Amino acid sequence: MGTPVVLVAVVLVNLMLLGQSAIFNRTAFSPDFAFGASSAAYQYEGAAFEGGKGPSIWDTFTRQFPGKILNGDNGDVADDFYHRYKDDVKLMDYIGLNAFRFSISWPRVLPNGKLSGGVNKEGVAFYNNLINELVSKGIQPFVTIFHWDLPQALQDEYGGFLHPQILKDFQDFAELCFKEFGDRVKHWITMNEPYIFIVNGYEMGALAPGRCSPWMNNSCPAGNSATEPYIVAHNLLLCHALTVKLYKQKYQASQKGVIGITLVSHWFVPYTPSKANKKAAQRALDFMLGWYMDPLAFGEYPQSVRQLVKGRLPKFSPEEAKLVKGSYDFIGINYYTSNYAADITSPNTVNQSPSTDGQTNLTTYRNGIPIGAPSDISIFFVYPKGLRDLLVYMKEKYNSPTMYITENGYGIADNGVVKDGVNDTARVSFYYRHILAVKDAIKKGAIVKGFFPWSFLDTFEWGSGYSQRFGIVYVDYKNGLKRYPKNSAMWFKKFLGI
Ligand SMILES: N=C(Cc1ccccc1)N[C@@H]1O[C@H](CO[C@@H]2OC[C@@H](O)[C@H](O)[C@H]2O)[C@@H](O)[C@H](O)[C@H]1O
Repeated sequence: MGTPVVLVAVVLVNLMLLGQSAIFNRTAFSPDFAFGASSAAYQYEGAAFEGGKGPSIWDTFTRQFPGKILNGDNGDVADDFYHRYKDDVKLMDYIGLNAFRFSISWPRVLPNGKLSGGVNKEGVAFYNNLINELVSKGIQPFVTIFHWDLPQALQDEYGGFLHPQILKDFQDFAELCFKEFGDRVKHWITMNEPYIFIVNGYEMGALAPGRCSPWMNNSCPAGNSATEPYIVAHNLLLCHALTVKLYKQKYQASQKGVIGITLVSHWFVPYTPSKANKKAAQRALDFMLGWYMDPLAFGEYPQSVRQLVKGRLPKFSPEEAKLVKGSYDFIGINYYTSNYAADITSPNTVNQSPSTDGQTNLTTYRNGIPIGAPSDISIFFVYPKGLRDLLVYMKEKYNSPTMYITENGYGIADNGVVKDGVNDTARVSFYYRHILAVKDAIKKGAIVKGFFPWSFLDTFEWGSGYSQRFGIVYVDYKNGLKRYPKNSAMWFKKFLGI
């Protein structure tokens, strides 16, 4: 009597998940493939008013609108990475990471936002010490220049990214980073997820700087959800492109690093295989990814965006188009989940904003069935195929850019019990399946050179405060911020161990 096939399959899957070092491990990727983890300054550092740091729009937003952050949480202390980074780097080394992505707090190095306001040497010293610690362990620093924490001084002086003055101040901040850290930092990311920063900060008003139209009914003191998202996106793209030009003209030859941008996108599956819904899925990609990737690759916004946004969409001058087109050595991709996309035939002419301009109805269920396993995060469903398909789409549509998966993660609702939080089997399965999806995409010709879980530590999760844990390392907020490697960290240690 042979062993039932299903039993063999279950055993094989468990072997793969628990001990698959013999089946699928880092040797499936090239030796120079970066296996890191990602973080961001405002979410990790704490020391929000220490070491000479000036206020960011997030320090202000969490105080001005505590109701917009669950439990009125903020990043005043966060994971106290500012004081604990040496032990955290030791933990990265123990797990076997060969890269770590972090961002520079703009107001920590330029408290008043501008060079003319003075450089905070304590802030520069913190990042030099962090970089030196990483490099001493053979961990490559991947540095995000802007991860949403704009100096409040620039928001106050001229409205931040709504004003063209930001172009010069962004470049000055970036150049300070190149000068101070560029001898050891060889991977620069100009900014993180302009899409999320804009949709939450200027359309919905849910996150800093909290601007939106009155009809959004989100208690925004000011804003215009129909026009400001497109103005800010245009200025962010110009900030990015000018910074890349600066790096390539003044620093790349001597420092020999590479520079890119991190974009987030869902994958979109037509709700039905109808022509209208297939076009809707493409429009959804155009409005989330193409809004930024098309200018970067082609020097122009997607045709669907231009057709549907019309006069509310800024135009690239010939000089701007030339500046933006091709302004990257690599593209960082952040992927969390996928949606179904269905066509909306009647255009929304009242209360317009990016989320309705695309005329798509995005859902996560079809005929009562979820697109993938639900998670504790209401908007995130587990759909690894979406990552593979997104990477292949990037290859085919945008002429095979070099890519890094700069964020991919699985959130679990916090129940405050350490042993429960550490036992994150669902996250192990998530990462196993998504790293396999990256391998599949590479087999299909996508050029992917790294994978960075979001996140190394449990951390401040913006509007969700500390209620959602994404780390592969548990942080006990009730007991001195003590760190505990989770099962997922130990899985990575086994996966990375050669
Ligand atoms: N794409 C995201 C996720 C997101 C979704 C809605 C609102 C904000 C952020 N951004 C990345 O996801 C990470 C996880 O984001 C969480 O996703 C679930 C939300 O409920 C939570 O508020 C957000 O922090 C962030 O911590 C990173 O800073 C960011 O680069």
